[in-house]
Amino acid sequence: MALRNSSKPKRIGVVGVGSFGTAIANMLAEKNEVMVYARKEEVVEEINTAHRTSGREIHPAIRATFSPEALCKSCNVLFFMIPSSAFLEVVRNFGPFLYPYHLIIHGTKGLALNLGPNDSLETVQKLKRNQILTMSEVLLQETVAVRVGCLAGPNISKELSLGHPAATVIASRYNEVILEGQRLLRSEKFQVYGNSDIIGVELSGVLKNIIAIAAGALAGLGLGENAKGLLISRGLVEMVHLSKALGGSVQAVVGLAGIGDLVTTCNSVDSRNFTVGFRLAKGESLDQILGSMDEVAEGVNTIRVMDAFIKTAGIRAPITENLHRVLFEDLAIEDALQFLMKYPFSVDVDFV
Ligand SMILES: NC(=O)C1=CN([C@@H]2O[C@H](COP(=O)(O)OP(=O)(O)OC[C@H]3O[C@@H](n4cnc5c(N)ncnc54)[C@H](O)[C@@H]3O)[C@@H](O)[C@H]2O)C=CC1
Ligand SMILES: O=C(CO)COP(=O)(O)O
Repeated sequence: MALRNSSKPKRIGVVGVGSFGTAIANMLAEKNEVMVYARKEEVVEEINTAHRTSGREIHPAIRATFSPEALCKSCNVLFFMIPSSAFLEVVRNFGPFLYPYHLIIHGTKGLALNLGPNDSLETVQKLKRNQILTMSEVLLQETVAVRVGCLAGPNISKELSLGHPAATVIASRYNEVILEGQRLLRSEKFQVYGNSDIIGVELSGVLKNIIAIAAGALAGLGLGENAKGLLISRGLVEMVHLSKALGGSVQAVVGLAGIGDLVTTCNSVDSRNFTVGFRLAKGESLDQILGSMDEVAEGVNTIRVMDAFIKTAGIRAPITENLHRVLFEDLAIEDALQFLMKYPFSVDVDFV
Protein backbone atom coordinates (compact mmCIF):
# COMPACT_ATOMS: atom_id res chain seq x y z
CA MET A 1 0.00 0.00 0.00
CA ALA A 2 1.51 3.34 -1.06
CA LEU A 3 1.47 5.59 2.02
CA ARG A 4 3.57 8.42 0.66
CA ASN A 5 4.30 9.79 -2.74
CA SER A 6 7.80 11.14 -2.32
CA SER A 7 8.47 12.53 -5.81
CA LYS A 8 9.00 16.25 -6.57
CA PRO A 9 7.20 19.01 -4.58
CA LYS A 10 3.50 18.99 -5.20
CA ARG A 11 0.82 21.56 -5.76
CA ILE A 12 -2.18 21.85 -3.43
CA GLY A 13 -5.38 20.74 -5.13
CA VAL A 14 -8.79 22.38 -4.85
CA VAL A 15 -11.85 20.58 -6.23
CA GLY A 16 -14.61 23.05 -7.14
CA VAL A 17 -14.27 26.73 -8.01
CA GLY A 18 -17.55 28.05 -6.71
CA SER A 19 -17.79 30.78 -4.15
CA PHE A 20 -15.98 29.00 -1.30
CA GLY A 21 -13.56 26.94 -3.43
CA THR A 22 -12.32 30.13 -5.11
CA ALA A 23 -11.84 31.93 -1.79
CA ILE A 24 -9.87 29.02 -0.30
CA ALA A 25 -7.83 28.45 -3.50
CA ASN A 26 -6.83 32.13 -3.52
CA MET A 27 -5.84 31.98 0.15
CA LEU A 28 -3.82 28.80 -0.42
CA ALA A 29 -2.12 30.43 -3.42
CA GLU A 30 -0.64 33.14 -1.17
CA LYS A 31 1.97 30.63 -0.02
CA ASN A 32 1.55 27.46 -2.08
CA GLU A 33 1.43 26.28 -5.68
CA VAL A 34 -2.24 25.55 -6.34
CA MET A 35 -4.11 23.56 -8.98
CA VAL A 36 -7.92 23.71 -9.18
CA TYR A 37 -10.34 21.25 -10.73
CA ALA A 38 -13.40 22.46 -12.64
CA ARG A 39 -15.57 20.07 -14.63
CA LYS A 40 -16.16 22.39 -17.60
CA GLU A 41 -13.43 22.89 -20.20
CA GLU A 42 -14.41 26.52 -20.80
CA VAL A 43 -14.08 27.32 -17.08
CA VAL A 44 -10.60 25.74 -17.05
CA GLU A 45 -9.66 27.77 -20.12
CA GLU A 46 -10.96 31.00 -18.57
CA ILE A 47 -9.01 30.42 -15.34
CA ASN A 48 -5.77 29.57 -17.15
CA THR A 49 -5.95 32.50 -19.55
CA ALA A 50 -8.01 35.29 -17.92
CA HIS A 51 -7.45 34.29 -14.25
CA ARG A 52 -11.08 34.62 -13.38
CA THR A 53 -14.32 32.64 -13.37
CA SER A 54 -17.99 33.54 -12.75
CA GLY A 55 -16.89 37.12 -12.14
CA ARG A 56 -14.41 36.10 -9.41
CA GLU A 57 -10.70 36.86 -9.57
CA ILE A 58 -8.40 33.82 -9.48
CA HIS A 59 -4.83 34.21 -8.23
CA PRO A 60 -2.63 34.32 -11.38
CA ALA A 61 -0.40 31.51 -10.10
CA ILE A 62 -3.30 29.04 -9.92
CA ARG A 63 -3.49 26.46 -12.72
CA ALA A 64 -6.76 24.71 -13.60
CA THR A 65 -7.55 21.26 -14.97
CA PHE A 66 -10.71 19.33 -15.84
CA SER A 67 -8.97 15.99 -15.29
CA PRO A 68 -9.40 14.32 -11.87
CA GLU A 69 -6.42 12.12 -12.74
CA ALA A 70 -4.15 15.12 -13.43
CA LEU A 71 -5.19 16.79 -10.19
CA CYS A 72 -4.58 13.66 -8.11
CA LYS A 73 -1.18 13.06 -9.74
CA SER A 74 -0.09 16.66 -9.22
CA CYS A 75 -1.31 17.04 -5.65
CA ASN A 76 -0.88 15.11 -2.40
CA VAL A 77 -3.22 17.41 -0.49
CA LEU A 78 -6.71 18.02 -1.85
CA PHE A 79 -9.43 20.41 -0.66
CA PHE A 80 -12.93 19.28 -1.76
CA MET A 81 -15.12 22.43 -1.96
CA ILE A 82 -18.33 21.32 -3.63
CA PRO A 83 -21.98 21.19 -2.52
CA SER A 84 -23.19 18.04 -0.78
CA SER A 85 -25.62 17.34 -3.66
CA ALA A 86 -22.63 16.73 -5.99
CA PHE A 87 -20.20 15.34 -3.42
CA LEU A 88 -20.79 11.62 -3.94
CA GLU A 89 -20.65 11.90 -7.73
CA VAL A 90 -17.44 13.96 -7.64
CA VAL A 91 -15.77 11.70 -5.08
CA ARG A 92 -16.62 8.68 -7.23
CA ASN A 93 -14.99 10.40 -10.23
CA PHE A 94 -11.85 11.01 -8.19
CA GLY A 95 -11.87 7.62 -6.43
CA PRO A 96 -9.83 5.67 -9.04
CA PHE A 97 -6.99 8.22 -8.79
CA LEU A 98 -6.81 8.56 -5.01
CA TYR A 99 -4.24 6.69 -2.91
CA PRO A 100 -3.74 6.34 0.84
CA TYR A 101 -0.96 8.94 0.67
CA HIS A 102 -3.50 11.62 -0.30
CA LEU A 103 -4.60 13.94 2.46
CA ILE A 104 -8.13 15.31 1.93
CA ILE A 105 -9.86 18.22 3.66
CA HIS A 106 -13.41 19.17 2.66
CA GLY A 107 -15.35 22.40 3.27
CA THR A 108 -18.86 21.14 2.56
CA LYS A 109 -21.62 21.96 5.07
CA GLY A 110 -24.22 19.42 4.04
CA LEU A 111 -25.24 15.76 4.36
CA ALA A 112 -25.56 12.79 1.99
CA LEU A 113 -27.80 9.74 2.20
CA ASN A 114 -26.74 6.12 2.33
CA LEU A 115 -29.80 4.36 0.90
CA GLY A 116 -30.47 1.35 -1.27
CA PRO A 117 -30.39 1.81 -5.07
CA ASN A 118 -34.19 2.07 -5.32
CA ASP A 119 -34.71 4.20 -2.22
CA SER A 120 -34.95 7.97 -1.76
CA LEU A 121 -35.92 10.24 1.12
CA GLU A 122 -39.50 10.24 -0.23
CA THR A 123 -39.75 6.45 -0.13
CA VAL A 124 -38.07 5.81 3.23
CA GLN A 125 -39.40 8.94 5.05
CA LYS A 126 -37.63 7.92 8.29
CA LEU A 127 -33.85 7.80 8.56
CA LYS A 128 -31.52 5.98 10.90
CA ARG A 129 -28.05 7.32 11.71
CA ASN A 130 -26.36 4.80 9.42
CA GLN A 131 -28.43 6.11 6.50
CA ILE A 132 -26.97 9.61 6.92
CA LEU A 133 -23.41 10.41 5.87
CA THR A 134 -21.25 13.40 6.66
CA MET A 135 -18.83 14.25 3.86
CA SER A 136 -15.88 12.70 5.70
CA GLU A 137 -17.90 9.49 5.92
CA VAL A 138 -18.52 9.67 2.14
CA LEU A 139 -14.76 10.08 1.53
CA LEU A 140 -13.89 7.15 3.81
CA GLN A 141 -16.63 4.94 2.35
CA GLU A 142 -15.94 5.67 -1.31
CA THR A 143 -12.13 5.97 -1.49
CA VAL A 144 -8.95 4.47 -0.07
CA ALA A 145 -8.05 7.82 1.51
CA VAL A 146 -7.46 7.59 5.25
CA ARG A 147 -6.16 10.98 6.34
CA VAL A 148 -9.39 12.93 5.98
CA GLY A 149 -10.37 16.23 7.59
CA CYS A 150 -12.94 19.00 7.37
CA LEU A 151 -12.73 22.77 7.42
CA ALA A 152 -15.60 24.61 9.11
CA GLY A 153 -16.14 27.93 10.83
CA PRO A 154 -17.54 31.41 10.27
CA ASN A 155 -16.18 31.77 6.75
CA ILE A 156 -18.50 33.78 4.50
CA SER A 157 -16.52 33.56 1.26
CA LYS A 158 -17.17 37.18 0.21
CA GLU A 159 -15.50 38.42 3.42
CA LEU A 160 -12.56 36.02 3.00
CA SER A 161 -12.09 37.34 -0.53
CA LEU A 162 -11.97 40.90 0.81
CA GLY A 163 -9.17 39.87 3.18
CA HIS A 164 -11.15 40.57 6.34
CA PRO A 165 -9.83 38.78 9.45
CA ALA A 166 -11.38 35.38 10.09
CA ALA A 167 -10.72 31.96 11.58
CA THR A 168 -11.66 28.38 10.89
CA VAL A 169 -11.42 24.91 12.41
CA ILE A 170 -9.69 21.98 10.75
CA ALA A 171 -10.98 18.79 12.30
CA SER A 172 -9.57 15.33 11.84
CA ARG A 173 -8.80 12.16 13.76
CA TYR A 174 -5.26 12.62 12.45
CA ASN A 175 -3.19 15.36 14.00
CA GLU A 176 -1.04 15.56 10.88
CA VAL A 177 -4.12 16.61 8.86
CA ILE A 178 -4.77 19.45 11.31
CA LEU A 179 -1.11 20.51 11.27
CA GLU A 180 -0.95 20.42 7.47
CA GLY A 181 -4.17 22.44 7.14
CA GLN A 182 -2.78 25.00 9.59
CA ARG A 183 0.55 25.17 7.76
CA LEU A 184 -1.12 25.71 4.40
CA LEU A 185 -3.80 28.21 5.39
CA ARG A 186 -2.69 30.12 8.46
CA SER A 187 -1.82 33.78 7.86
CA GLU A 188 -1.96 37.14 9.61
CA LYS A 189 -5.55 37.41 8.50
CA PHE A 190 -6.65 33.83 8.96
CA GLN A 191 -6.37 31.83 12.18
CA VAL A 192 -6.74 28.04 12.02
CA TYR A 193 -7.81 26.04 15.08
CA GLY A 194 -7.76 22.25 15.42
CA ASN A 195 -10.31 19.76 16.72
CA SER A 196 -10.15 15.95 16.82
CA ASP A 197 -13.97 15.55 16.71
CA ILE A 198 -14.45 15.62 12.95
CA ILE A 199 -18.07 14.43 13.11
CA GLY A 200 -18.95 17.09 15.69
CA VAL A 201 -17.31 19.86 13.67
CA GLU A 202 -18.91 18.74 10.39
CA LEU A 203 -22.34 18.54 12.06
CA SER A 204 -21.90 22.00 13.60
CA GLY A 205 -21.40 23.51 10.13
CA VAL A 206 -24.31 21.51 8.75
CA LEU A 207 -26.83 22.21 11.52
CA LYS A 208 -26.22 25.95 11.88
CA ASN A 209 -27.68 26.37 8.38
CA ILE A 210 -31.10 25.34 9.71
CA ILE A 211 -31.01 28.07 12.33
CA ALA A 212 -29.69 30.57 9.75
CA ILE A 213 -32.81 29.99 7.63
CA ALA A 214 -34.94 30.69 10.71
CA ALA A 215 -32.89 33.84 11.47
CA GLY A 216 -33.46 35.10 7.94
CA ALA A 217 -37.19 34.53 8.40
CA LEU A 218 -37.22 36.52 11.65
CA ALA A 219 -35.35 39.34 9.93
CA GLY A 220 -37.74 39.22 6.97
CA LEU A 221 -40.65 39.59 9.38
CA GLY A 222 -38.86 42.52 11.01
CA LEU A 223 -39.01 41.00 14.49
CA GLY A 224 -35.88 42.55 15.98
CA GLU A 225 -32.81 41.60 17.96
CA ASN A 226 -34.48 40.14 21.08
CA ALA A 227 -36.12 37.52 18.88
CA LYS A 228 -32.79 36.81 17.20
CA GLY A 229 -31.06 36.30 20.56
CA LEU A 230 -33.84 33.90 21.54
CA LEU A 231 -33.48 31.99 18.28
CA ILE A 232 -29.69 31.74 18.45
CA SER A 233 -29.68 30.42 22.01
CA ARG A 234 -32.51 27.93 21.46
CA GLY A 235 -30.96 27.04 18.12
CA LEU A 236 -27.69 26.23 19.83
CA VAL A 237 -29.47 23.91 22.27
CA GLU A 238 -31.19 22.17 19.33
CA MET A 239 -27.88 21.85 17.47
CA VAL A 240 -26.32 20.21 20.54
CA HIS A 241 -29.11 17.65 20.86
CA LEU A 242 -29.13 16.79 17.15
CA SER A 243 -25.36 16.62 16.96
CA LYS A 244 -25.15 14.36 20.01
CA ALA A 245 -27.78 12.05 18.55
CA LEU A 246 -25.64 11.78 15.39
CA GLY A 247 -22.37 11.19 17.23
CA GLY A 248 -20.91 14.70 17.67
CA SER A 249 -19.62 16.23 20.90
CA VAL A 250 -21.06 19.19 22.78
CA GLN A 251 -17.57 20.70 22.73
CA ALA A 252 -17.57 20.98 18.92
CA VAL A 253 -20.91 22.82 18.87
CA VAL A 254 -19.84 25.40 21.45
CA GLY A 255 -16.67 26.13 19.45
CA LEU A 256 -15.89 28.26 16.44
CA ALA A 257 -17.49 25.86 13.94
CA GLY A 258 -20.73 25.81 15.95
CA ILE A 259 -21.59 28.96 17.85
CA GLY A 260 -19.05 31.01 15.88
CA ASP A 261 -20.56 30.13 12.53
CA LEU A 262 -24.10 30.23 13.95
CA VAL A 263 -23.72 33.87 15.00
CA THR A 264 -22.13 34.85 11.67
CA THR A 265 -24.65 33.12 9.46
CA CYS A 266 -27.66 34.28 11.49
CA ASN A 267 -26.51 37.89 10.98
CA SER A 268 -25.27 37.99 7.40
CA VAL A 269 -27.21 39.05 4.35
CA ASP A 270 -24.43 37.35 2.38
CA SER A 271 -25.48 33.96 3.82
CA ARG A 272 -27.49 31.99 1.27
CA ASN A 273 -29.35 30.17 4.05
CA PHE A 274 -30.26 33.43 5.80
CA THR A 275 -31.42 34.74 2.40
CA VAL A 276 -33.74 31.77 1.86
CA GLY A 277 -35.47 32.47 5.20
CA PHE A 278 -35.62 36.20 4.53
CA ARG A 279 -37.23 35.78 1.12
CA LEU A 280 -39.70 33.18 2.44
CA ALA A 281 -40.82 35.68 5.07
CA LYS A 282 -41.27 38.26 2.33
CA GLY A 283 -43.76 35.96 0.63
CA GLU A 284 -41.77 34.11 -2.05
CA SER A 285 -42.22 30.35 -2.42
CA LEU A 286 -39.33 27.95 -1.89
CA ASP A 287 -39.42 27.01 -5.58
CA GLN A 288 -39.18 30.65 -6.64
CA ILE A 289 -36.26 31.27 -4.30
CA LEU A 290 -34.26 28.17 -5.23
CA GLY A 291 -35.01 28.70 -8.92
CA SER A 292 -33.40 32.13 -8.82
CA MET A 293 -30.33 31.30 -6.71
CA ASP A 294 -27.06 30.35 -8.50
CA GLU A 295 -25.42 29.17 -5.30
CA VAL A 296 -26.29 26.43 -2.88
CA ALA A 297 -28.28 26.87 0.37
CA GLU A 298 -27.43 23.57 2.08
CA GLY A 299 -29.87 24.12 4.94
CA VAL A 300 -32.92 23.30 2.78
CA ASN A 301 -31.80 19.70 2.19
CA THR A 302 -30.46 19.44 5.75
CA ILE A 303 -33.92 20.25 7.12
CA ARG A 304 -35.41 17.39 5.05
CA VAL A 305 -32.77 14.95 6.21
CA MET A 306 -32.92 15.98 9.85
CA ASP A 307 -36.72 15.93 9.97
CA ALA A 308 -36.66 12.32 8.78
CA PHE A 309 -33.98 11.49 11.36
CA ILE A 310 -35.86 13.22 14.21
CA LYS A 311 -38.92 11.06 13.49
CA THR A 312 -36.83 7.90 13.84
CA ALA A 313 -34.66 8.92 16.77
CA GLY A 314 -37.64 10.08 18.84
CA ILE A 315 -35.99 13.36 19.78
CA ARG A 316 -37.63 16.78 19.70
CA ALA A 317 -36.15 19.54 17.60
CA PRO A 318 -38.98 22.08 17.35
CA ILE A 319 -37.19 24.67 15.21
CA THR A 320 -36.19 22.08 12.59
CA GLU A 321 -39.60 20.37 12.67
CA ASN A 322 -41.45 23.65 12.20
CA LEU A 323 -39.16 24.84 9.44
CA HIS A 324 -39.81 21.53 7.68
CA ARG A 325 -43.52 22.27 7.81
CA VAL A 326 -42.96 25.77 6.48
CA LEU A 327 -40.72 24.64 3.61
CA PHE A 328 -42.44 21.44 2.57
CA GLU A 329 -45.94 21.36 4.12
CA ASP A 330 -47.23 24.91 3.50
CA LEU A 331 -47.31 26.04 7.13
CA ALA A 332 -47.25 29.84 7.30
CA ILE A 333 -44.12 31.28 8.93
CA GLU A 334 -46.26 33.28 11.34
CA ASP A 335 -48.00 30.06 12.47
CA ALA A 336 -44.65 28.31 12.96
CA LEU A 337 -43.53 31.23 15.09
CA GLN A 338 -46.71 31.08 17.18
CA PHE A 339 -46.15 27.38 17.72
CA LEU A 340 -42.55 27.97 18.84
CA MET A 341 -43.55 30.76 21.22
CA LYS A 342 -46.01 28.41 22.91
CA TYR A 343 -43.54 25.49 22.98
CA PRO A 344 -42.84 24.47 26.58
CA PHE A 345 -39.07 25.03 26.60
CA SER A 346 -38.54 25.27 30.34
CA VAL A 347 -34.88 24.58 31.07
CA ASP A 348 -32.47 27.21 29.79
CA VAL A 349 -29.37 25.03 29.28
CA ASP A 350 -29.72 21.27 29.70
CA PHE A 351 -26.56 19.95 28.06
CA VAL A 352 -23.73 20.95 30.44
N1 LIG B 1 -19.82 30.26 0.10
C1 LIG B 1 -19.50 30.29 1.39
O1 LIG B 1 -19.42 31.38 2.00
C2 LIG B 1 -19.23 29.03 2.12
C3 LIG B 1 -19.63 27.80 1.61
N2 LIG B 1 -19.39 26.67 2.34
C4 LIG B 1 -19.80 25.37 1.85
O2 LIG B 1 -19.03 25.04 0.70
C5 LIG B 1 -19.80 24.21 -0.16
C6 LIG B 1 -19.74 24.79 -1.56
O3 LIG B 1 -20.33 26.04 -1.47
P1 LIG B 1 -20.08 27.20 -2.53
O4 LIG B 1 -18.70 27.22 -3.02
O5 LIG B 1 -20.59 28.43 -1.88
O6 LIG B 1 -21.08 26.73 -3.67
P2 LIG B 1 -21.20 27.27 -5.16
O7 LIG B 1 -22.56 26.92 -5.57
O8 LIG B 1 -20.73 28.68 -5.24
O9 LIG B 1 -20.11 26.39 -5.96
C7 LIG B 1 -20.14 25.02 -6.06
C8 LIG B 1 -19.05 24.54 -7.02
O10 LIG B 1 -19.17 23.13 -7.16
C9 LIG B 1 -19.16 22.82 -8.54
N3 LIG B 1 -19.93 21.62 -8.80
C10 LIG B 1 -21.25 21.43 -8.58
N4 LIG B 1 -21.60 20.22 -9.02
C11 LIG B 1 -20.49 19.64 -9.52
C12 LIG B 1 -20.21 18.39 -10.13
N5 LIG B 1 -21.17 17.48 -10.27
N6 LIG B 1 -18.96 18.14 -10.55
C13 LIG B 1 -18.00 19.06 -10.37
N7 LIG B 1 -18.18 20.25 -9.82
C14 LIG B 1 -19.41 20.54 -9.40
C15 LIG B 1 -19.78 24.02 -9.22
O11 LIG B 1 -19.43 24.07 -10.59
C16 LIG B 1 -19.16 25.13 -8.41
O12 LIG B 1 -17.86 25.41 -8.90
C17 LIG B 1 -21.21 24.15 0.42
O13 LIG B 1 -21.39 22.94 1.10
C18 LIG B 1 -21.25 25.32 1.39
O14 LIG B 1 -22.12 25.09 2.48
C19 LIG B 1 -18.74 26.73 3.52
C20 LIG B 1 -18.31 27.93 4.04
C21 LIG B 1 -18.54 29.16 3.38
O1 LIG C 1 -21.26 28.61 6.02
C1 LIG C 1 -21.13 29.75 5.63
C2 LIG C 1 -20.30 30.74 6.32
O2 LIG C 1 -19.53 30.16 7.31
C3 LIG C 1 -21.85 30.20 4.44
O3 LIG C 1 -23.19 30.22 4.72
P1 LIG C 1 -24.25 30.11 3.55
O4 LIG C 1 -24.04 28.76 2.92
O5 LIG C 1 -25.55 30.27 4.24
O6 LIG C 1 -23.94 31.22 2.61
